[in-house]
Order: sequence, then structure tokens, then C-alpha cells
Amino acid sequence: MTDEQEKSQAEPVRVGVLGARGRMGVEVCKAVDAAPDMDLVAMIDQGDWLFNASDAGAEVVVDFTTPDVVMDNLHWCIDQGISAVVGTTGFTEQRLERVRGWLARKPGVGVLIAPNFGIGAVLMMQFAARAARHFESVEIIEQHHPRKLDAPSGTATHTARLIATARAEAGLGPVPDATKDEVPGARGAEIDGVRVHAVRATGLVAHQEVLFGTTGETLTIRHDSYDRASFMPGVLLAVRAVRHRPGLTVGLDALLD
Ligand SMILES: NC(=O)c1ccc[n+]([C@@H]2O[C@H](COP(=O)([O-])OP(=O)(O)OC[C@H]3O[C@@H](n4cnc5c(N)ncnc54)[C@H](O)[C@@H]3O)[C@@H](O)[C@H]2O)c1
Ligand SMILES: O=C(O)C1=N[C@H](C(=O)O)CCC1
Repeated sequence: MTDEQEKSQAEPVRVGVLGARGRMGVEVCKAVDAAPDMDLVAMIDQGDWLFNASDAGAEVVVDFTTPDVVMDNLHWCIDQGISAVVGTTGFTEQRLERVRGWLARKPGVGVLIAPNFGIGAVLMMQFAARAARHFESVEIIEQHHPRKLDAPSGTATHTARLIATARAEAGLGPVPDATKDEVPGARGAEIDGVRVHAVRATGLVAHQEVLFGTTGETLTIRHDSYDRASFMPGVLLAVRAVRHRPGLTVGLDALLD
């Protein structure tokens, strides 16, 4: 362990939260505030000055904002030498590549981007990836609260990509489907060959089913977040780890093994 790592284990991590007045941001501020090994030093929302975070000496910034502002926030954090934990959605492979480029110029900085910080959701994605090669058919049904800005969810997109990779590695062909879309959208969106259906309803928080089918049987893998508190153990785990993981980490998987 380096001197810096020993010091950082003894002293509370100084954390800033971006999107602090949002549904997730409020929950993150509460969780960080309650963690004995963390100090909440900056709460920043739209219209506030990002420099409040660096002025307050934030060592880690947690971003739950919106897909249209998250890249600027992240670029700024990396430039300032501040590590970041990002839950905001909208990360395409091109965006991840840009983040890697910024990080290449700041070798000590860590960024962890996860489409879902729920431990159960991470396991659901792992189980789905494992099941994928054994089933001819697969569809994803994600269900969220109606104030969610994006569809399909980041979790559904990530799951579809994992499944597509597993199917390709197993040499599976396209999912069989003779149906003609009489009404556009009736069969959902297609991500890497996997159909994804997005449901929005009051009362929901964040839920996903992955439905697999093969001859004579189906398998459903389902995860439900009933409360945003479900994301907090994953967020705190990432805050504790990110400064010791320079470069880009995608997903929480590596921290759970
Ligand atoms: N990874 C996960 O586990 C996870 C879990 C829940 C939500 N999310 C994602 O997190 C994001 C936020 O979700 P939410 O439900 O909290 O949304 P929200 O709309 O309630 O909150 C977003 C907040 O960001 C603020 N904001 C906008 N621009 C800003 C800027 N430039 N700087 C600072 N703050 C800014 C808004 O004012 C708002 O308060 C979404 O992309 C959502 O999909 C991810
Ligand atoms: O509430 C949201 O918005 C959520 N967004 C993430 C996604 O898009 O996958 C994670 C679940 C909650």
C-alpha cells in the first residue's frame, strides 16, 4: 500500500454530489452524510458553480444528472484531478472512448460509470449474460417511473449488449421472429439484435425482466428496485474504491468479485 493509500484509508473521503437536488442526488447526499468514512463537502445542482466542488476539496464527485450535461461534468472533474462515480445514463461506446482519452492525460484519476448501482441488478445482468447462450429467444422488458427522461434504460441497453456478446460467442444466430410490425414500435426497440420494451407507470421505481425461451421452456430473470435506497450500497462501494482504480471502470462487477 502506498503512503497516499494509507492516508486515504484513515481520513474520510471528501465527496461532492452533482445533481444534488434530483431524485438520486438527494438519496446520495443522505447516504454520504451518514457514512462514517465520508465527508459530504459539496452539493451542486443546475445553476450552481462546478468550482464549488474543487474549492471544497472534493476528492470524489458523484454524478446523477442528465445525459446532456454529464460529459461536460466528467471532463471538468478529470481536468481538476477529481475522481468520479457516475450513475447518469447515456454512455455509448463513443462516449466511453472520449472519457478514456481524457483519463489518458490524467493517469492518477479514476472514473467508475455504472448503468445500475443496485447489487441485485448487477447480479441480474450477470445471470442474464450467463443464460444467454442456452436460449434461442430473448427479450428485455424494463419498467420505470414516468419521470424518467430516457428510454430504453441504461440498464436495459447494457443488458442487451452483454446478451448479444454472449450469443455471438456461442455462435447463436438472430433471435427467431416472423412477426410483421403492423404498428411501428409494437415489437419494441432493437439493441444489438435484442428486443427491448420500455414501460413507464406511476408507482414504479426501476424494474427489469429478461425473458429467455427455448424448446418447451422459458426462463425469466427479474430484478426490482422498490426504493432508491437500493442503489446506495453500490454507490458507496464505488466512492470508496474509485481513487484506487485509476482509469475507467465500467460497471460494478469488478468491485463485487
Ligand atoms: N446508475 C444507477 O444506478 C441509476 C439509478 C437511478 C437513476 N440513474 C440515472 O441517473 C440520472 C438522474 O436520475 P434522477 O432520477 O435522479 O433524475 P432527476 O431529474 O431527479 O435529477 C437530475 C438532477 O440533475 C440536475 N442537473 C441538471 N443539470 C445539471 C448540471 N449541469 N449540474 C448539476 N446538476 C444538474 C437537475 O436539476 C436534477 O436535480 C438519470 O440519467 C438516471 O437514469 C442511474
Ligand atoms: O430511475 C432511473 O432513471 C434509473 N435509471 C437507470 C437506468 O436507466 O438503467 C437505473 C435504474 C433507475
